[in-house]
Amino acid sequence: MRLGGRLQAAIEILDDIETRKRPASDALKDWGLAHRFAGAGDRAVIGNIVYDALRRKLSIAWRMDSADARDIAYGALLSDAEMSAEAINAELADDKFAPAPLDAERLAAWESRDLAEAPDHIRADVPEWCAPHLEALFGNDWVREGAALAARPPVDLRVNTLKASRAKVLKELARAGAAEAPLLAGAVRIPPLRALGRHPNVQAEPAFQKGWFEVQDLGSQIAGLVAGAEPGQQVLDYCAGAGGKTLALAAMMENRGQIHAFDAEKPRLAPIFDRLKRAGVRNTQVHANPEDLVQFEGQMDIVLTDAPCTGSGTWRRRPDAKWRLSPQQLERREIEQREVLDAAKRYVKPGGRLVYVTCSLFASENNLQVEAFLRENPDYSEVDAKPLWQAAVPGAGEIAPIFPSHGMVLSPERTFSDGFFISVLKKAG
Ligand SMILES: C[S@@+](CC[C@H](N)C(=O)[O-])C[C@H]1O[C@@H](n2cnc3c(N)ncnc32)[C@H](O)[C@@H]1O
Repeated sequence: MRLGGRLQAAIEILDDIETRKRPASDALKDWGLAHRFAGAGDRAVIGNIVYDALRRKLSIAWRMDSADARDIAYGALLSDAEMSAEAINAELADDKFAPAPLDAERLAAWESRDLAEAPDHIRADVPEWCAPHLEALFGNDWVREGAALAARPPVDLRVNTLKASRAKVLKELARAGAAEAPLLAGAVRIPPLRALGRHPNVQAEPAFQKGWFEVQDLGSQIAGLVAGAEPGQQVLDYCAGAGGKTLALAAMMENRGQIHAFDAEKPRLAPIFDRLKRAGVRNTQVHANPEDLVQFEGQMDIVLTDAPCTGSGTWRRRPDAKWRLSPQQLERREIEQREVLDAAKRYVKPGGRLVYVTCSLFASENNLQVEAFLRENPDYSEVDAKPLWQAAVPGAGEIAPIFPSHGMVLSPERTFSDGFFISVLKKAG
């Protein structure tokens, strides 16, 4: 396929996402199934245009003076894909599969409008109702932080120290553009895509099959480190899901002690078994039945609650979720978070730690949840977040998260990662 056909496909998929309010990954998958002639290169470029357009939907629409899917897709080519209007027109000129050309009026708007004059939530590319939430956390920096959540993300890898070193992984993935990640000695980063490039499929690499690394955002790796699991401890990963943090904890514990990985939704645990095997983890038991956990009440050195959340810190990677999120969903997540904290606390031993993590940047899911928990549970106290950060990320230098009450907040602007909130609470001994 040439650019014209790919662009037309991206426009149809954007329309599908908008009208049926469905996840981008589903819409892309369905398009791929219905167009089997399209190769991997076609699908990658179409996916790039769709994701770029979704990340910057509001700012592109404002500059184009149009919210039409076609104009947004053209805007994505003009911005993240780094193409000039002349280059786009030249590529599309004799392509019978291309959409109608970029309208002269739209192009004039694009070239004359200065985004600096747009309303704040448009510059930040976030739904207007989310603005107060981000402002509450970031103050005057909130627009910059929102815009950073609309940029292309890198691919981060966590080196599995049970099997490999960073040097080994870097050597193996040199051709994929892998480099040292910032902040963490055990992390590797493949920088964000440029133009219409394509990320290598690192999971097809022999080094991945051998369990040398996992795909995991830097922020998620830091959350695991801040949890502070040590060899020999008893740890409950209460919202283990597919096990991203379980694997990180197992490596920190050098396969010694015991991890219990639980999730209330059994299907979410499905990938964990293969991942544990590939990573060479031997100290983890997986539990789908809450009754299994009764025996662990009051026994755990650490209980990690990587709670269900809006995912507002991961909008770089799932920009469609940004536009689907509603205040009602936020309320539901807050209720679930209270339930998770309330249930998880009973497994912490006296003197043990309850670690609360979200990939959200909304105070109501983060420090306000912890504040309410501490009010209702006077046997818990907050562990000062600054020394926790310094211990987990000793080479950070001037780079630091935000320290709101009761924890730390990572963000693309502050810590070059997805957005995360991490809070560590100690139970009286
Ligand atoms: C953010 S995800 C976990 C991601 C995982 N820890 C990782 O690092 O890959 C949150 C998980 O919490 C689970 N969950 C939701 N409500 C729960 C509850 N009441 N008890 C336990 N797990 C719950 C969800 O099924 C989901 O898998």
